[in-house]
Amino acid sequence: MNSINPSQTQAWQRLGTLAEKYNHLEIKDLFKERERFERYSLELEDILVDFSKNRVNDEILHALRDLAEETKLHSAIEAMFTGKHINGTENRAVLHTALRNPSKQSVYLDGEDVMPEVTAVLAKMKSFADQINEGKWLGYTGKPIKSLINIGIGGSDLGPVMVTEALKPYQNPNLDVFFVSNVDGTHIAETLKKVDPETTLFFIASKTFTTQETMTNAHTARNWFLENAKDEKAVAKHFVALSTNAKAVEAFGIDTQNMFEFWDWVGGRYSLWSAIGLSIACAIGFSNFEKLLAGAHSMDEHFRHSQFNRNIPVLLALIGIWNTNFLGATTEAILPYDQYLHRFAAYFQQGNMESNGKYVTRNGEKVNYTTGPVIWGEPGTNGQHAFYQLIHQGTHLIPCDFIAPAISHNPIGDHHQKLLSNFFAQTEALMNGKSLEQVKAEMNKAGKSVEEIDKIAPHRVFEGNRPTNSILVKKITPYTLGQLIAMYEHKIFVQGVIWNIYSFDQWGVELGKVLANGILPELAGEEEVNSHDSSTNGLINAYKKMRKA
Ligand SMILES: O=P(O)(O)OC[C@H]1O[C@H](O)[C@H](O)[C@@H](O)[C@@H]1O
Repeated sequence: MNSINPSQTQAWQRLGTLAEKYNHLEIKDLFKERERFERYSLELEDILVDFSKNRVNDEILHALRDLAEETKLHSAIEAMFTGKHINGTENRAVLHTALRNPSKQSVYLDGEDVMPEVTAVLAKMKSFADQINEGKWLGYTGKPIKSLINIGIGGSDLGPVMVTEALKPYQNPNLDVFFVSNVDGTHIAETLKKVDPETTLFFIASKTFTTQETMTNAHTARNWFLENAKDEKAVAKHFVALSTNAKAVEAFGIDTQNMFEFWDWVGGRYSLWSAIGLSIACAIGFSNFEKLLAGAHSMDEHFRHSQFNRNIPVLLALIGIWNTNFLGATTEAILPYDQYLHRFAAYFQQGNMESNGKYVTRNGEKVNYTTGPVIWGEPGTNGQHAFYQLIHQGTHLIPCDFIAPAISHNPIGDHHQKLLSNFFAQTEALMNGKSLEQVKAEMNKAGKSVEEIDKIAPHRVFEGNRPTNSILVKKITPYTLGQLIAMYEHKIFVQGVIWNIYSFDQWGVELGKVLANGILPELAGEEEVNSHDSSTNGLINAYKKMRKA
């Protein structure tokens, strides 16, 4: 991919000028144009994305699209879909889109079609998931599997957790699904208390099969299992591996027959579509897993072929760049009004922050502009009673994505209408705010004294003009969830292209890992440690004293 400094483009300069010119732009005033909602919202099948409540007008959007052109977004999109090595620091292609390519049309990587391998692993996953679901895969005492435990971390955990939680209504009721990620022994200990070795299947999910946390948990699981089964041969019925590293899988003692492969061109945080998704496929059944892939594919097609002014991921990315680089936002909240999506923001915390949390350009220089925002969020309405105060009246500008399904999986009484009334009210309130005059008039009407009005009214003022996107989905199904995930994946990709950074490596997580490996042997024994700064030495030595008690 080319290295183009976005801040050197004409569009960037123009956007800077527009930011000054429209310094006082009020979102609510933009709605004087009656067609704004129609013009500033897009639909793809059962998903409606309304980006009208942003501080943007046609001139700004135009300049943002020019920025995409000047930074060669078109050719970057094609480079990704056609297997070019766009992950420059690891010299790898980025082809998660090939994993969800139902037409099986060839996708070439260095002259070789990857689709036959993709199709073969999917067929193996289907056969396995079917056996689990039909109760035909039997444990070492001949009983069907009842509990699935995925052991993985980062991209080998967050995707499967998020999706199985989001699609709980589709889950096979005969199966319990657990996820163990933390190296803290509590995570595996508490999980193993809930399961029976005779009916438990472990997925050891790790792209590299070397990750400390996952390997430690996997060995603990294996020991626990063997204490009960007392027969090494039984391991084959209870442990499968999801990995790119066949040698390490074999060395761990998992038969490669029980290995579900994927490839280095699948980034960890983009891997739920690959063999890493086997726990999902088992939990919700393979046909639902296929629908998830099909949904993602529909977003891929939309993204690859739609013009930028009708392209949902491109527009979300461009508006994000406007908020970040021209309005000074440093964070974005993802707020799903759906309890099943309670891990959605956590999932895109990795997706976004590990991808675009970079300060070095594709040229190896330090950027002179802001890159990836801090991503966070919780389901509505819980968030409203916790942190929305700061979104409404704090000093930070926090652009928010509000996501809600029109149809609930649990239509009990008026719960869903109440939930959705909050979903609609919040973006309206964030836009309109409440002026001092309004507050005073209200208080006056309520019979408050002039003194009280003067004292309290300023605290009840909302500036408003807080930007939001609303994403309304007919229903959260495997298909629409696939679309939503792919939508955010492509948004992240577009922003990485424009920011001129490599979105598919993650060197930033290495340093801490290396240092932890250095410290681990120092924690053995009673000897005082002196090899670090005085704070680190002091902490380690205090720990050694404390643990004696
Ligand atoms: O799948 P694994 O190789 O075990 O890697 C698990 C995770 O660990 C790493 O530290 C990376 O930061 C993540 O991108 C990755 O998803």
